[in-house]
Order: sequence, then structure tokens, then C-alpha cells
Amino acid sequence: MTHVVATVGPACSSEEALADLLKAGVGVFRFTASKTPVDRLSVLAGTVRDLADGLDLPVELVLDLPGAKPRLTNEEYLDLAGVTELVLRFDGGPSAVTGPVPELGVSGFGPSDALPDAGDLVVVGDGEDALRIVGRSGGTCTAVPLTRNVVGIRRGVSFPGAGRSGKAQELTEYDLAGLRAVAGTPFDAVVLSFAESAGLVERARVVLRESAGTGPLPAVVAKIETAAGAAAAAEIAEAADGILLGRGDLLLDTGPVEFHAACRQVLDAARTAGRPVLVGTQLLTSLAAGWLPHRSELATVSELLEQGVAGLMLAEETAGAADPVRAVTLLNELRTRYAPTAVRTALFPRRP
Ligand SMILES: Nc1ncnc2c1ncn2[C@@H]1O[C@H](COP(=O)(O)OP(=O)(O)OP(=O)(O)O)[C@@H](O)[C@H]1O
Ligand SMILES: CC(=O)C(=O)O
Repeated sequence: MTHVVATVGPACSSEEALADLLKAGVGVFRFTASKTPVDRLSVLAGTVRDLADGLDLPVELVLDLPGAKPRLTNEEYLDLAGVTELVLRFDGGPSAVTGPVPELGVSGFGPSDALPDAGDLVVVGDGEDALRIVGRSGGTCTAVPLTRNVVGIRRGVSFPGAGRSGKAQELTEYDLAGLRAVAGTPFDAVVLSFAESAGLVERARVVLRESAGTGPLPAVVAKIETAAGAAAAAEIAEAADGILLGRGDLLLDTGPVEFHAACRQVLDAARTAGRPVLVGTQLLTSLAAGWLPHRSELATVSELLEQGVAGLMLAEETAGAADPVRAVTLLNELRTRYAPTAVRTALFPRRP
């Protein structure tokens, strides 16, 4: 059975909104630790579990750990309309988004990392916005916006051409702290972002085992979202309990031409290893832009349902868009039409 997965965010964090999503067909909630500390997410996850129990509906709860990715540090939205120039500070310090020249801190750059230079492009989030660097002085760049949208909170940033794929990856201090905090929380699974090797999954399991003692372990889901991750999908799928195909970041890394081949590589590897695969990002985002969804999104979602993927994950559609219930309702209707299976099986049965 294909599960409807919803990302929790500002558009759906009230109890009423979460209950509405459960009633509309959400079977799995994803909590992103890139935006909110794990202890607060654990409390919210407990609320969702209680709501589901009260409605007598099954639910699984997934904690998504962000991995190493440069991010903006802003705690407030930044409307790019009317902004002609802004400052990017690569020391990870706080942002100041009000004022004629907004300042955005960027975290995730070490002292030896090469900074972008004049002429380079900075892509914000999944590509909703882009900036062009026009000058650099030490660790600070000036940039001009190429788009006019509203920049969300702590969005990831990427640097096309710089290629993050293949960078040696370790669990970050933040992810390690998240893994240590998971024991005893309601989470059924943790997601490791930017997985590019089986080793990352194995190291995470060791940390989980150390902190869980003899208690049950959450499942470990590897999020594959780089070309290097797709190339290593077979070994990652063997090691992990499930795969999340993160199409948002994947496109930023592969570029548009290799994107489809990389997605296929991941889906094939998960199927061969017999692991559940969730597919996420920009499944029904067009619903927020107009009344009817784009035909290409409808076709992709319906095909993924026919293929029998284990889950389809809404991100911005439920976390940030105006009408999360509408997106979930449509996904549920498509599921009934294209993947009609009455039997619900848990995605992540608890490991001993
Ligand atoms: N506080 C929040 N918590 C979760 N999502 C949020 C929040 N505020 C806004 N959102 C929006 O919800 C969506 C979740 O994005 P996504 O699933 O890509 O998570 P992410 O990987 O943490 O994001 P990013 O693209 O910034 O790396 C985005 O559109 C994001 O802007
Ligand atoms: C979900 C996610 O992180 C992505 O699509 O990149």
C-alpha cells in the first residue's frame, strides 16, 4: 500500500490542522529537524500520536535529520520584492532581514571551504529563488536577487556547478545529537539526509543502539538526494530499512538532464533490495499556484502509484502551502484510483 506522507510545518502545526490531515488520509508525518529543534519536534510528534489514537487511525512518525548542508540562518521570512541588493555572510551568524540591504547568514561553511565569487549563482531552497553574487570581500558577499519570491525560514542553499556530491560525509554534531535524543520519543524512523554510503547508515545505527539500550530501535531511512548517493543506491538500500528519494536536492546536484536517470537508479535499487521507497518533493506543488494541478505532476504521481512505491511525500504542499488538506485529499483520491489496496501495512515495524 502506498502511504501518504505529510511534512509538518507552519501551515499544519495546530492540533486542528493535524487532525484534519489525519482524517484526509495522511498515514505518515515527517518532522524536519532543519527548521525546528528535535526536542520540540518530539513533543509535537507525541501530540500527533495522541490525535491519531483519539481518532482510531494508524500513524507513523518520521524524524528527518538535515545532514551537512549550507543553510540560511534567517528566523523570519524575507520578501525579495523590492530588494535590489543583499549581503551574504558565510560565518553562520544571525541574519537581519529588515532594512534596505538585508543580511543573510549562511551556516555550513568551514574555514577551508571555497566561497562563491562574483558571477556565481546561489540557488535557494528547492530552486524557488536564486541570487547572483556580484562582489566578495573576505567572508562576505554582495548579491542581487534574480527572483522575487518570499524566502522561507532557514532554507538550504546550493551553488550550481560546485557539486556537493562525493564530499566525504560524516554524521554532523547536530545529527548525532538528534540520533541520541530519539530513544524514548514517539518517532518510528529517522531519516539521514544526503546518504552516499552504507557506512553512514551503519554509523547511525551504532549511535541509536548505544542510546536506546535494550529498547526498540527506530528504523533508519537513507535519503538519497545526490548523484553520488544514486550511484551508491544498491549498497545504501541493502544497509537501510527504507529509502527516501529526495527529488528537491537531487535536481540541484544532478542538473535537469541526469535527474530522471538518477531517480530511476534509486527506485530500481530499492526494489531490488526489497526496501520501501518514499518519493518526495514537488509532487503537487502546482496546486498552490493555480486551481488545477499541472498535468505533468498528475501524471508523475499516478505513475508512481501504479509502480507501487511505498510512500509519496508532500513537503511544501502541507508544510508551507495555503491548503494542505486539498493536496492530501487529491493524493488520496489518486491513490484510490491508481493503487487501490485496502490492506494497510506498517512502513517501519519497530526493530527489536
Ligand atoms: N518551520 C518549518 N518547518 C518545516 N517546513 C517549513 C517550515 N517553514 C517553511 N517550511 C516549508 O516547508 C517545506 C519543507 O521543505 P523540505 O521538505 O525541502 O525541507 P528541508 O529539506 O528542510 O528544506 P530545504 O529545501 O530548505 O533544505 C519548504 O517549502 C519550506 O519552506
Ligand atoms: C525531501 C528533501 O529533502 C528533498 O527533496 O531534497
